[in-house]
Amino acid sequence: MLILASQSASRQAMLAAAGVPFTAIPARIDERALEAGLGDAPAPAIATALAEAKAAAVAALHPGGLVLGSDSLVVCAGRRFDKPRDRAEAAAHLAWFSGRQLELHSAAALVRDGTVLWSAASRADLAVRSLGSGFVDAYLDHEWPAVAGCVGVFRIEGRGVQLFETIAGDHFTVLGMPLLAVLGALRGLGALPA
Ligand SMILES: Nc1nc2c(ncn2[C@@H]2O[C@H](COP(=O)(O)OP(=O)(O)OP(=O)(O)O)[C@@H](O)[C@H]2O)c(=O)[nH]1
Repeated sequence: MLILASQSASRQAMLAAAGVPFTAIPARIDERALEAGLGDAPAPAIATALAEAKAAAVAALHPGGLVLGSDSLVVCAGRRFDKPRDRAEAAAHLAWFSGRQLELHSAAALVRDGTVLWSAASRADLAVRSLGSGFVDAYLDHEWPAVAGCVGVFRIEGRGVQLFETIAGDHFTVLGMPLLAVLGALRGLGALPA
């Protein structure tokens, strides 16, 4: 059975809805330390490295297991963003995003016994409308702390959709994992019926 190295409800829901049997085992890694070590690497490379590290960390504890790791990050006007640590930071993220373009990079990797069998990254582009300060407060009154676990401070399937003028890219990438590519890789490895 596939192991999903993730505590992300969104990633677990995607796999469950797709009918992929899996067990979720969170990866215990220091994402921020890993990210810091990657410096100014391009966002897709950072997301891919984090996805591989999460999968490898869980694969090391489950010899022979096929482990899927995933990571998402946001780039906006030259700054990289991870999940907000508190409501004030969430408000600061939204203030920076207002009126700007968000790049949402989601990556995934499959690892078995220390070998990265496959990895890929995808990108979605989201145009954030100019957000009134009254809107941000009311939005966070509803969405905090639910969005504490969401890079970009939004759940697109919820009120997060109110942040955007346009969205270009794969829906699953926005939710946090390039699911279509993951399914193709699982079929290629014989882990899903072709
Ligand atoms: N529900 C929802 N979650 C989102 C959305 N956009 C991003 N996310 C989540 O934001 C989180 C990005 O943070 P990561 O550090 O990649 O992952 P995580 O939540 O720490 O979970 P791990 O996989 O255990 O690392 C993921 O859980 C994504 O699923 C969205 O529109 N809706």
